[in-house]
Amino acid sequence: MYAWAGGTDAFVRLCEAFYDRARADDLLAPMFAEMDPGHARYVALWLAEVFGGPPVYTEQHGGYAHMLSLHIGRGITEPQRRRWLNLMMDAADDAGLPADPEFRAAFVGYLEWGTRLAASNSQPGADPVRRAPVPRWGWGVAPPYLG
Ligand code: HEM
Repeated sequence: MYAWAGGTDAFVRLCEAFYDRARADDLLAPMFAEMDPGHARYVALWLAEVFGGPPVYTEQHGGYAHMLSLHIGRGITEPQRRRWLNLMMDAADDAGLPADPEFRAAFVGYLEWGTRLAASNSQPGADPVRRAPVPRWGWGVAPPYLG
């Protein structure tokens, strides 16, 4: 899926488009007001790794444990989670990610899974798994039909 999407550059375009939208969003802007200027790129490297790209987030940006630490205690609400997901799908269009049924189905599958975990791990008193590899997501049941 990493190669199908267009590699790291495609995920960087995606995340830049996402944060352009998030910074102007009533529910999300307050959460991202203090973010590190490199944030869009770091999330892009995470997503690139998840979808089969090189393990740059794991090797250079603290991997799963660092990602988790930035969600803990934030108390992400269901409306915020859903908005995050909606803006990421809008950003996929903005950034020209592949729009074929197979890619978008697998892509949204990961985002549904990941946003629900992020929201649940961010609740007060949550006790998430502290150490784990970056997940690796694939095409699932409907890979591209290549004849
Ligand atoms: C599939 C779902 C998600 C993924 C893959 C993801 C990924 C990440 C990653 C990799 C980071 C750390 C970036 C770094 O190394 O600096 C991060 C931070 C963060 N995430 Fe998420 N996230 C997800 C869902 C969410 C949701 C649903 C919210 C809130 C609605 C959220 C809010 C944040 C915030 C506020 C930070 C810290 C930003 C900063 O101040 O630097 N995330 N996320």
